[in-house]
Amino acid sequence: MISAYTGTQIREAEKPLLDSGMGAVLMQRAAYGLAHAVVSELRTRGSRLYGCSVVVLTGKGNNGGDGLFAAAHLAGRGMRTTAVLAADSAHPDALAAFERAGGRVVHLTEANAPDLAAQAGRADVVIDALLGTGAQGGLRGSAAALVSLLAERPPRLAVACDVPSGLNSDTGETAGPVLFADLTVTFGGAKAGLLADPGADYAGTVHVVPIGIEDGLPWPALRRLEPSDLATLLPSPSRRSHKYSRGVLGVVAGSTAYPGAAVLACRGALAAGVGMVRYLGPPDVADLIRQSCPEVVCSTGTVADTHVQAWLVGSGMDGADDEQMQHVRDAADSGLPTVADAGALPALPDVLAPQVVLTPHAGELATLLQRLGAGMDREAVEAATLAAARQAAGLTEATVLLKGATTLVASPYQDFYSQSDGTPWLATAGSGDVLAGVIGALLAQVGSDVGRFRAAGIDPDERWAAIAAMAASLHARAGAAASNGAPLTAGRVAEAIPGIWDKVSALSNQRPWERNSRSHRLR
Ligand SMILES: NC(=O)C1=CN([C@@H]2O[C@H](COP(=O)(O)OP(=O)(O)OC[C@H]3O[C@@H](n4cnc5c(N)ncnc54)[C@H](OP(=O)(O)O)[C@@H]3O)[C@@H](O)[C@H]2O)[C@@H](O)CC1
Ligand SMILES: [K+]
Repeated sequence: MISAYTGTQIREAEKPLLDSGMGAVLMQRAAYGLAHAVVSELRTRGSRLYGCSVVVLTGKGNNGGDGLFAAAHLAGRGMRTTAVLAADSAHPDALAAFERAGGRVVHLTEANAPDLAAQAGRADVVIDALLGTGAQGGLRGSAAALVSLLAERPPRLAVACDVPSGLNSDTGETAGPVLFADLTVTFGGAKAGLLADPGADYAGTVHVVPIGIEDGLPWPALRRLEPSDLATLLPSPSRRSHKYSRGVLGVVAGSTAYPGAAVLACRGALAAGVGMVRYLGPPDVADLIRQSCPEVVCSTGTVADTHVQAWLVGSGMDGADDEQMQHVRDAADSGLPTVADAGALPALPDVLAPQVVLTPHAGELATLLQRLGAGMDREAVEAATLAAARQAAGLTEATVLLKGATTLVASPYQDFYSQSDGTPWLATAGSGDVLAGVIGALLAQVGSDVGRFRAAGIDPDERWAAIAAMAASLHARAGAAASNGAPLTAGRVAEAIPGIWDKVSALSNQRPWERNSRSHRLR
């Protein structure tokens, strides 16, 4: 499991070491890690090191200090280094080390910003060390002007020191211009803001450099499940399992206008190992399900007399269908774990429970938040995904899965997951219906298995968020595998799920050192 922290948490963990005079040592570790990551990236790209041009954009604080010391290391390897000082002062020891190593220093002004931006755009590497965890707001003045210009003609390799400058390391929110990084080298622990949109858009590949503060880190602000976690958490049937003991999922979904949503939800659920799917819904949708998924048992009863372990409600539903909407409310009220997708969201009471997993995209989350009195439109949700998902979970007391390039899962208690295992090709009609099916299938199979989560270090009360994150990861990995860089249809995502399940489950038979769980590269 990858843990991520707010910049504030990282600074608190650093404090005892800084108080004991270890600040310079921490900075050397950070700077060495940054320089090493730049060298590795250049080698991976087949670029030469000697004579390579490096521009380090330098702020007045310790982030600039990291950048200057790193550039001094790179100058020592024969690279042509230039520091652009964006403030009146720079970290004195780092600047001295940089100059001793032969680095060139230029001072940024309003007047020379266009020239320096052009120069940086032609460099082999730009290191963005303007602002780190000590930033208050975004880039200002000539630094903002330079980065805006540079964004128009980006360098071959942009490397962010700790965080892309102008990005809030706690929240992933941006203020003013931010340079898109190909690689972010971050110190002491991943920052939460790098693993949530829009921050993740700017961060590129995230590389974590340990600097010796790790033992002092608190409970993470955010976590990300890795394949080895899926291997531990996914169920597998025992020899004497039967379809009922493996979990039965009730599905209330689809409408005459969108019958395919119900089919895809059922296909997602069946692909994700549920023992049985029972469908409750309009006869024409049931007919289509019988043709497409003969494994599904279609009936016409009520929620109360349908014996299941979990419910899936809402995909492709018609809000005007009173009977279906009653099923939605009954399922959410049943006390059983329930995934509530799309059409179910407007029909639910404001306050729910943690075992209810809501699966909005940004627009649906904005509508939900507005209904609950929190004034966020779609744009505001997209600009602050962490805060929006957290607020929705707090207000509804449900588990909230916010779909997007990075999918976030907020528990109403504390835990928070960020999964980014997919491909942009997953943004296709029906993809969300398959995801709802996968979530429902996992709720039905492992929702009551508290021991499974306790053994994995997950508080059983927080398991609903973990289940939603497992589903998001499975679904995204299946999408990436099925797409392989090419267009994708939702049905193929469902088809790819068993293959991904098999692949990650195989990891549980491997020895710890054979798994890919502790990579320091997050993406
Ligand atoms: N502590 C350590 O030993 C270690 C720290 N590490 C590194 O240090 C980084 C944190 O360093 P930091 O605390 O110096 O903050 P950082 O972000 O570099 O500078 C901000 C300074 O700039 C200013 N400023 C603020 N906002 C601004 C704005 N919008 N626009 C313009 N200026 C602005 C503000 O000064 P002020 O204006 O308030 O005088 C503030 O002092 C961290 O990300 C990591 O890279 C690692 O090396 C490990 C060891
Ligand atoms: K930075």
